[in-house]
Amino acid sequence: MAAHPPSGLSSPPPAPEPSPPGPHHARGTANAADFGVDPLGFLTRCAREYGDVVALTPANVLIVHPDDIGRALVHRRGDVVKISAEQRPRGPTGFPLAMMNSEGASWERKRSRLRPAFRSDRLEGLDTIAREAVARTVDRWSDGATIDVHAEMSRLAMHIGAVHLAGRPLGAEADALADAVAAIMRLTGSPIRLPGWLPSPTGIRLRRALRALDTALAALIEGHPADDTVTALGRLVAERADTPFAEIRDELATLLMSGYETTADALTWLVHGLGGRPEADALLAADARDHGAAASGAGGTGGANGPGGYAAAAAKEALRLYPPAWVISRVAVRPIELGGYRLAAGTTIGISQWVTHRDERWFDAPAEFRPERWLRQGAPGHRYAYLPFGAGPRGCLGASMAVREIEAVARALRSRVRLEPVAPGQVRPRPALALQPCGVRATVRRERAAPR
Ligand code: HEM
Repeated sequence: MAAHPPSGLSSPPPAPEPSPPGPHHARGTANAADFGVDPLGFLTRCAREYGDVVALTPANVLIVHPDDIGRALVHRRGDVVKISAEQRPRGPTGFPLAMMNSEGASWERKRSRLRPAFRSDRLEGLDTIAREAVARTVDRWSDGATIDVHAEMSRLAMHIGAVHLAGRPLGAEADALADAVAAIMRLTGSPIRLPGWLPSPTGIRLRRALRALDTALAALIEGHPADDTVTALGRLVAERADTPFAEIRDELATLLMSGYETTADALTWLVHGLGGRPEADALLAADARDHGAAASGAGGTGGANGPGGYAAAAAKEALRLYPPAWVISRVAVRPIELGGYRLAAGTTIGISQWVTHRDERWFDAPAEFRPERWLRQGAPGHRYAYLPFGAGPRGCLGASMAVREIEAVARALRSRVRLEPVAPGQVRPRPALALQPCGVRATVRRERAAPR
């Protein structure tokens, strides 16, 4: 058979690949402006109006259907990367040497170095750290006081994360870390992103905060005992002789940051969700009592609602309705077919947990906070319709830690206080690097005879 058709009889040139539909005919500037004003609303409208594959620009596509999400993150993962070659020198928000911002063999090496510090046998200790931290926090609150829930949950998550990851609470380093995270959130939450070199107040604040963080982390690393092989920091310090200091610093910074803001956001959203559903809140209180009784040997079922009990269901639901990681992306390194479209190499593929978690094809009454959906059905209608921690090999390293921490804090808090919502109608999500809750306030009502 001839390798080529005889001249004169050549077949017509292949039809151009159809491109996915999208708003403003995928005109980048118009869509960037709409995205900047209201990212969550914009992505939701795109999915509703244009379907499961939406072109936001010719090189940026949003995928919505869990089949395609599974393909991009798991089944065809070799066709995509998380960090493109252009992004790699700096990392999306700095810390280019961290595992989170690495690819290929370097990523694999860094991930296996950290894996033992996140093993499930380390999670028991997390319960105790969380219970003690909650007890100290609640002791500071007086009955009837109004608290800023996000500020309180941030302090808690910072403390618990640091003790679990570095073996001790942070001192002055805590302020440096909180300032750096706040500066990154301000920068990434701003509808207008000026180039990094332009001297904007936000950029200046970020650079100053990162310099202070650098100094604080250096002190933390230098002062860490060499005999710790258990915590994440211990494992990093143990490799100091063969690892550049900057790599240890970048790794520690991203771990502390990921363990802190996302978990604080999830806890705050959980308090907000329960505030709007008193009957769910009462079930959590019962679960907390039951768990407390089982732990102290005074009876209790140890979770009448299945593994993890009601606290687990409530945590899952908070992560569904208000996913701290509300959007993630991949870059195609070769053409990839998604939703019937062949996307060219170089295309950025966006996946929005906010959009897919609120899709009524996979969740009944998706806009409602209903922890019981996880008790009845146990799982969503599609494996990749629920991905608060991503999916596949680049899924969240700290997922088990985060889930355990959220459940432990929820139970410990609820066994001692009821948090009555204050002006819940004013609460707004702020989509920055994480989905921050704004305006969540609560009045503290102490439970009588609360167990310590
Ligand atoms: C509620 C809390 C958390 C949420 C919602 C969350 C979410 C995520 C998501 C969605 C990813 C995948 C990103 C992608 O595929 O592009 C991720 C990755 C990651 N997370 Fe988390 N995370 C949380 C807590 C934590 C904690 C506690 C730690 C560690 C202390 C952590 C460490 C990491 C790391 C190191 C990666 C990068 C993994 C890799 O690139 O291989 N996260 N997280």
